[in-house]
Amino acid sequence: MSNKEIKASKKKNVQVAVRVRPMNSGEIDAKGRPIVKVDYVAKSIGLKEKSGVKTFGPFDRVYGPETTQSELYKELVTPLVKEVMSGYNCTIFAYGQTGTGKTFTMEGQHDDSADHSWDTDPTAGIIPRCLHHVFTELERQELDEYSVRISYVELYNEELFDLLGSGNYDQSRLRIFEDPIRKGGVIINGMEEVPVRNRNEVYRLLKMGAERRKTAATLMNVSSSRSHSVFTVTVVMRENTTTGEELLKQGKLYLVDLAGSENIGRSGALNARAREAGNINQSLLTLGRVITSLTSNAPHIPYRESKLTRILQDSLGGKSITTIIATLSPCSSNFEVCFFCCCIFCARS
Ligand SMILES: Nc1ncnc2c1ncn2[C@@H]1O[C@H](COP(=O)(O)OP(=O)(O)OP(=O)(O)O)[C@@H](O)[C@H]1O
Repeated sequence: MSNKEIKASKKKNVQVAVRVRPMNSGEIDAKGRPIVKVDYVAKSIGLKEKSGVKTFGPFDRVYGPETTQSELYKELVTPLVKEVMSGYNCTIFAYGQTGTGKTFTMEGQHDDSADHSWDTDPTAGIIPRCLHHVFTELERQELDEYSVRISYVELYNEELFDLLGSGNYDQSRLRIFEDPIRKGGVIINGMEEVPVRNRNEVYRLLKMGAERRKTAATLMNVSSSRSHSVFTVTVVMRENTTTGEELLKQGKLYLVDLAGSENIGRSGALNARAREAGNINQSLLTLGRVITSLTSNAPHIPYRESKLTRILQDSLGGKSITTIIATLSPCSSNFEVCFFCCCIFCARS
């Protein structure tokens, strides 16, 4: 493969989608009309300004306020689950300002008192839908043997916590080590990787992790918008080929809900808040640099510059596929749109 071809194939491995959420009542009162417009034909986003409409894109996909959770899943995530079932690693990031719909997109909402179960709930997000999909595929393929494991961690202030750990939140602090066997790999010491046998077990763990994240945020007086969460599904499949050989495949799906991007460039913060904003800056900017380096086929990828990219190192390089869902409110500020277009996604042009 020539350098040009390698570069082209790497570029395809990173795709960017933009999702604009519906306006909420506060925004309608305050602003009157949305300032962000979705152009489905050009796959671009228009930002209304006094001087006219500024256009950003094209992106790989654009989704407007009317897009349902199920439509987004079918179009964007279904192909990735197929890759995972073929033994590849894939990562989905939700990136955007606080309140733009990152958690809604990744986790969704679920009301236990409602008539719906997790898998039929129209508001369920990517994580429960993925797991439902993985189990459906495993059952359909009638494999000789398979296993599914999940882990769920949170990164706050460059400290890693286990959302599926058994002790209290503070005791579930995790440490990252270099893998002595796999060059460039990392080991997260003590992280629970829970084997799950069916959908119901998954939903219980997902709920437990989400509750733990909320409780920890309250205890530490920290909003979830200031931490990153990484939910990982590992699928191992064994099948016997027609020639009698044993085929073992392992695919991993990393689902990442990033800290609110408004922290980038935040100035004037003091003490603890300044450290927190600095760490979020560092991790989001390093993530941008890692993606830029991967898409431009740079000889050095700066994974080691933040814990977020260190723990995602396995999932970002090589043949893996990375999808970034940038979430926007219909009234997002100009700065935000400029930032995400210029700093992270222009890496692909
Ligand atoms: N596509 C959507 N359709 C309907 N409601 C949405 C959508 N996206 C977001 N919302 C609603 O908007 C609000 C904010 O969403 P959410 O909490 O997911 O934002 P966030 O980006 O994760 O914020 P934070 O960074 O503070 O965690 C929630 O009430 C959510 O239900």
